[in-house]
Amino acid sequence: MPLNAINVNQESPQTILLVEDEFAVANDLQIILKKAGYRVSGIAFTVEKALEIIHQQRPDLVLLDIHLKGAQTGIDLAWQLSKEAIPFVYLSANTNTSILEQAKMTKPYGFLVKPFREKDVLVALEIAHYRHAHSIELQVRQEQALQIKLTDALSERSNWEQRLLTVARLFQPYIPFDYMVLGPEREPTQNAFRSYSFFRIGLDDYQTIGTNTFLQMTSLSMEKYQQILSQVPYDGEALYNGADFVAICRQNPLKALIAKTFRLESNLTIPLKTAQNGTFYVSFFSRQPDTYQPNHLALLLRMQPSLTLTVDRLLAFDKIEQLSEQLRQENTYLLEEVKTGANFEEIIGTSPSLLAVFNSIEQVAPTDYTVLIQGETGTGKELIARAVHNRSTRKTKALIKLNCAALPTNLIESELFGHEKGAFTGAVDKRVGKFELAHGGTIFLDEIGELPLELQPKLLRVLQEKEIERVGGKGSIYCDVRVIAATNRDLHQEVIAGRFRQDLFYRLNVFPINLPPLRDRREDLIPLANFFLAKIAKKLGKRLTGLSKTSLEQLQNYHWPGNIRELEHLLERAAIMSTTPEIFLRESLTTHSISTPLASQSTTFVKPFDQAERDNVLAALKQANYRIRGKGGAAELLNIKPTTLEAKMIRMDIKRSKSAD
Ligand SMILES: Nc1ncnc2c1ncn2[C@@H]1O[C@H](COP(=O)(O)OP(=O)(O)OP(=O)(O)O)[C@@H](O)[C@H]1O
Repeated sequence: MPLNAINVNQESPQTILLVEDEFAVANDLQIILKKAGYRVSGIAFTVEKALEIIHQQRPDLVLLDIHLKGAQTGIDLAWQLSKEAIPFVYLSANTNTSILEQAKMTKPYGFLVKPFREKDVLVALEIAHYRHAHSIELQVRQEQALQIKLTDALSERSNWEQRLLTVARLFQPYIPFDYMVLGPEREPTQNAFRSYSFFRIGLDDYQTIGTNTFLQMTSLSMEKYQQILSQVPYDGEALYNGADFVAICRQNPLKALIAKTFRLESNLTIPLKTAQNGTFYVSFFSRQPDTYQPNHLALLLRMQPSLTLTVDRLLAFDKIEQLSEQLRQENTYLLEEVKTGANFEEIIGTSPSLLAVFNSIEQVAPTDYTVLIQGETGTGKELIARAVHNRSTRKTKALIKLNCAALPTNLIESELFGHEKGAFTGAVDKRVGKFELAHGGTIFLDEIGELPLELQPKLLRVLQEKEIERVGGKGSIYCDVRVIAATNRDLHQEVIAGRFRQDLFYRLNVFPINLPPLRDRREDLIPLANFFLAKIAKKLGKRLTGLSKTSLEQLQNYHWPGNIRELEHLLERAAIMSTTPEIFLRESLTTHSISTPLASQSTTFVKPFDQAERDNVLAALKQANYRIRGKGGAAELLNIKPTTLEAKMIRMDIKRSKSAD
């Protein structure tokens, strides 16, 4: 019954139903009541008749005898009346203690013992009315308090899980539960929000059961769980006790699973239609088979509008948090990019071959042409890419970098194009790909030669159509991105070997820039060495005046397989070791390069390229005592980035037999 249908201020109940099978008594009562101004809605001799009258016209109060004609007693009817919140007063001659005990359990508003006086009846009715009105007033106040507290739960500066726990706690005094589920009907693919369950483990203690914990407790895989969720039928507002609960569990595999896992025997559920047209369930479970009564459901229905509002606002807060987290991530990424960004002036060198490269940069930068930078490892390809971006009209937008060699194949696609939430196992949140991040700016695809063949058509499509599709996404997203790619492989050779698509090669090779190796521009060596020494001196806080004459000669005579990166690392090592401002190279410039022994191998013994590369990686790992990073690590010996080496190791299925990093 809706609360506002009860007039709590009325002076006396207007209509009274008499349930009495002794006609004389019923008649006497009718006369007394009418004289006192009440209206008698009917006289029923049986429970069935009483229910019939109640359904036609709801009385304000029922006077009922315990012993009645028919199979059911007044106590049976009393249980029905309390479910429907109709107050009642017993009227009986029976003083048997067991019957009295049973009657007391139904919480009557009064008890009249036959024979009764007129005055007793009228006083009993007055008291019953007062108590009933008072209890309604109390209920109204309690519900108002609950609504206020639900609204307060919104302003909690806590996460989604904590807020839902607060909501669960608030309900416990009103609707007892051992397990409560709050969450969207489908998760995690179709809704951005996770559902949480709260398992009562103490008076006010709850264990939060998130999706992962639930999967662990039920030993289910995510796939199986998703499958179960897809079989869950729509559940309207309902209560299930005892046999009803057993029956609903047969239809609803999720309820059955929850019931089995937490030994639950009754359930009360209400769906809320959220503003985003989703369904959000509030579901209570109890270990008792008869916990939920119509008054609980009635309370929930009365609370439905404010609950829906609460959930809508919680969802909105969560969405805002997610969006700002995404922005934070993108911002951090961009800031890092900016911090590490170098400008044109930091490219050291005046050799004719490098000046030719500068010319190319000047020419191509203002256009939107795709640039392909080719050169050995460590020759400064990334620096050139930045210079092109910094001199283009896109310079105020981001330069986003992706190293195609540093990621396992299955992640590159989502790194490049992003993914929708739930697109694959582990895609817990939506992710914006690098192409989207680079919108309006430039994307730098380093080590493009390592891009797996199966992804090459997708990249080709972006270059041709300027559209990307997120993994698991439904539509295309327009991306205005300039592409700069770099490789230390001979891409043309890769095409011939069938490892790189010809059509993609032509798309990328619109404006090639070839960076000469350091050994072919020896005039840049000394300026580069001085530049690095100044940088290192600043970093180490040491005074360094330069390299000794013999050291300079050593540099000039070396063939620099690792190019400028190798030079930089060598000088860093020497500066750290040096005890004087003038630096003397102590290490032999052939020893730390593993290329030398390979180069000195018999030229008649030629290994396939892949095998040679694998052997080289293994040799470097061994020489570095299986250390990848840092000074003297395998990455440095190979003159490649540690992340690149790690990706190569995964691809070649090389495991580190010792962990020294
Ligand atoms: N001309 C240059 N002037 C100053 N520093 C340079 C120059 N060329 C390269 N460097 C420095 O040498 C290091 C290696 O350069 P970079 O990472 O650009 O090489 P890369 O060709 O992209 O290497 P990889 O093929 O391994 O990706 C960087 O620290 C870079 O700043």
